[in-house]
Amino acid sequence: MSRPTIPVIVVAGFLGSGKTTLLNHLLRTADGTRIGVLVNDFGSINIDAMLIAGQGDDTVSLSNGCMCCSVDADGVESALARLLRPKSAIDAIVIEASGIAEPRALIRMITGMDDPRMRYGGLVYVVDAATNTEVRRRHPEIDRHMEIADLVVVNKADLVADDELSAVCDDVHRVNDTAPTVVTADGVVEAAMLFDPRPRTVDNAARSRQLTLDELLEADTDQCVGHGDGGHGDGGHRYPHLHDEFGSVEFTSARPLNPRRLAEFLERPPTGCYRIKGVVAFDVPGHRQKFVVHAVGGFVRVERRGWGGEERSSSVVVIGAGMDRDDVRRRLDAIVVGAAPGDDQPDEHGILSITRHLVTAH
Ligand SMILES: Nc1nc2c(ncn2[C@@H]2O[C@H](COP(=O)(O)OP(=O)(O)OP(=O)(O)O)[C@@H](O)[C@H]2O)c(=O)[nH]1
Repeated sequence: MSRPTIPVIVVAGFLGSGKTTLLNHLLRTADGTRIGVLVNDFGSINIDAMLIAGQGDDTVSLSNGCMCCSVDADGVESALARLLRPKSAIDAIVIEASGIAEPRALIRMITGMDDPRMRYGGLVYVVDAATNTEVRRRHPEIDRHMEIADLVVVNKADLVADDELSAVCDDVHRVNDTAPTVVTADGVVEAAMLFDPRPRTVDNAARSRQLTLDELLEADTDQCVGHGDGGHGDGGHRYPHLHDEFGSVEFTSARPLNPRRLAEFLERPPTGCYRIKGVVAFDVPGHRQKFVVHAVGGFVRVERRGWGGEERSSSVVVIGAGMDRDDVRRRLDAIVVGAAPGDDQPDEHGILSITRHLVTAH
């Protein structure tokens, strides 16, 4: 008997909604299913891939048999082809779209590949329950992403009260009344929900505003899969793109960072900044591990991990709209130990301003 076709699932959602967290949960609980992951991140420093696989680029085999590669828009097709090779023995492929990608373009590319070994397995849309109302107000165009989802994951339920959570779910249903909605914290979604998505039928497409695949393929002229500044295709957009207004500032340092100044940066991010993520190193006795830092709309979260064989260095990506990039860069440069006169000594108390945001790593 021939091998079953491999579902290719797209995980999308606004910046910081919890896509990587959900993917990590899937990989941790894969339980014999071999999952291939493509991370289509924003910007050239691929923090998401670093967080998933522990290193920066190319394909990485994980110990549980899963594979992870980081790709830009142009690399998706060849990376998919690589994962589809029989020797990869992959059961399912999940593509994490960058937080500002147009999932339609990605879906169109997948369905356009016309490879008998794979099939489009649906769009999982991750919503940040704590920021959804504000994000939709500021970026109404994201409803167009949510409306074509096959499954909506309302994540970060732990951050909101019950009535707020119901209001978010109601909003989701108004935008997409056919996709099942799963309410979660920390992206805890059953793998079975992703690998066996509800089939699209003429019936359920007709019942709602959810588009059929044919409509998707024909009706849309968008060309781009967001990656980096101005990474557009040949234009012709009929809708505003999230990444038309978003930009990122990337920063790396071989020298350790000052924890107190980093905490100030995370807690009081530059104007226009929406999302900060990074892997950072401090030169503070007892705290020389790898620190993974996140800030999303004012929430700071820090995890501590081992470096493994990696070189100790810091990479930070700051994403936002209308940011003064030079100012952001100046502020980032000022975080490096030695940037200010007299601060070459490790700041042992300053580390508390970082560790107070620590969450237990899974
Ligand atoms: N409190 C809380 N925090 C969460 C939850 N899920 C994710 N986070 C945190 O939210 C931050 C962003 O999560 P990610 O999984 O990196 O989000 P993402 O969608 O991959 O982010 P981008 O790739 O930047 O778009 C991290 O600090 C996560 O630890 C949740 O359910 N509750």
